[in-house]
Amino acid sequence: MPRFLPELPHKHGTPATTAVVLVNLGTPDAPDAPSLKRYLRQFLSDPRVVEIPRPIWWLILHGIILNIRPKKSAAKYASVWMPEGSPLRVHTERQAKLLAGYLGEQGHHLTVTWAMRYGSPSMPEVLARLKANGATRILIVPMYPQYAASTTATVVDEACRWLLQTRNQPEMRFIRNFHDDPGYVAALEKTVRQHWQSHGQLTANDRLIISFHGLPKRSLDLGDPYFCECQKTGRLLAERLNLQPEQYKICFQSRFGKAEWLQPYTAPTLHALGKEGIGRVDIICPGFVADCLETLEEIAQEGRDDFLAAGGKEYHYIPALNEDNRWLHALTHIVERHLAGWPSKAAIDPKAQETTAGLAMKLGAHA
Ligand SMILES: C=CC1=C(C)c2cc3[nH]c(cc4nc(cc5[nH]c(cc1n2)c(C)c5CCC(=O)O)C(CCC(=O)O)=C4C)c(C)c3C=C
Ligand SMILES: [Fe+2]
Ligand SMILES: [Fe+2]
Repeated sequence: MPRFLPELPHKHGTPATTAVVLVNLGTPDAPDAPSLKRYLRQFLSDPRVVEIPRPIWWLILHGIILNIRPKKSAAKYASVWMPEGSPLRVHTERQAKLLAGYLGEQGHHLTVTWAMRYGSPSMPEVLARLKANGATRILIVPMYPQYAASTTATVVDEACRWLLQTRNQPEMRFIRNFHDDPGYVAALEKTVRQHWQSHGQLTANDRLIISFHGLPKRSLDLGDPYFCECQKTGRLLAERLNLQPEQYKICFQSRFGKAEWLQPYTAPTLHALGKEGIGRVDIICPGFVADCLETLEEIAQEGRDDFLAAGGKEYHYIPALNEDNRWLHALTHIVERHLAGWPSKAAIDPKAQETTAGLAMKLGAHA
């Protein structure tokens, strides 16, 4: 097998161009068991996601999980599937289109596209297409506000694996996090305030739950900053909303397996609040910038059932930022900061290109 991916011969005078790629986790192609099996196999085989010794994990994954979970998860996906496809995919695609528009309005000449870390369109596929179309500078935007090795770092890993196979590498940058970006937190604040305008303010007997995807607790002990970044996002949001410490709670959802994960867990917290006589819960998931299975099914549906079954009266899931214009403005500014120094605003001067190519010819280089 050749060591490097095939390339077109190098040509002088090819204009340098910039691309931005939004990358989210990935999602199955369809809400059925075979698609779920393919997706979960790829996702859960990543050693960044599950840090159990490989032979033991291989047996658990192939012997148990991939035989049981696909069918169960497919039914859950079916309950949130949109006419255009998986919510995560639909929102990510729309976000890329809107971001392209906002960056264009700011005078940038660049390509904005999207990829998925697991499933399709894959990162190698998208990066190869951008390169074939002439991209020489690529900014990768992992769509995770809070850095985690199991999400952000796997995006960087995948891009680096592609670079390792690439002869003529584009220049590449990565956004690490934006958990405390004022624009992002202001967009979250706006969605909560708008929700309160429609559904009424919280009373002393109501709570705002700020729920993030969980991680094994061990990741915190091993140096992953995710927990602290979630706490900071939650605190900044609560401060902007003028909430007192007893009016809100930061929790962690989506626990997987038997090990201890970051606490407090969302589902038992909802149950306990219902039992304690808390009347209403509003719940927001700031770590998900696009609605997906984990928000629409686990939080909006299962969470409601948990809280109401325990005695709660009113439960509201506040949707993810999705295509919110304040959020897309914030994302535009985050991206612009990371484009600094790349001449994406400079008009490409065809004369200058010609001159460079002509000069190269005169000097005897190949065209
Ligand atoms: C097995 C361990 C898992 C870790 C660690 C993990 C971290 C993690 N995940 C997200 C964001 C998302 N996860 C989603 C789905 C999902 N997550 C896991 C497991 C781990 N996640 C599984 C098995 C699944 C699949 C669904 C299921 O079968 O239950 C999604 C939704 C994808 C979709 O298609 O809608 C997102 C988004 C973060 C941010 C994170 C660590 C911080
Ligand atoms: Fe997950
Ligand atoms: Fe901390």
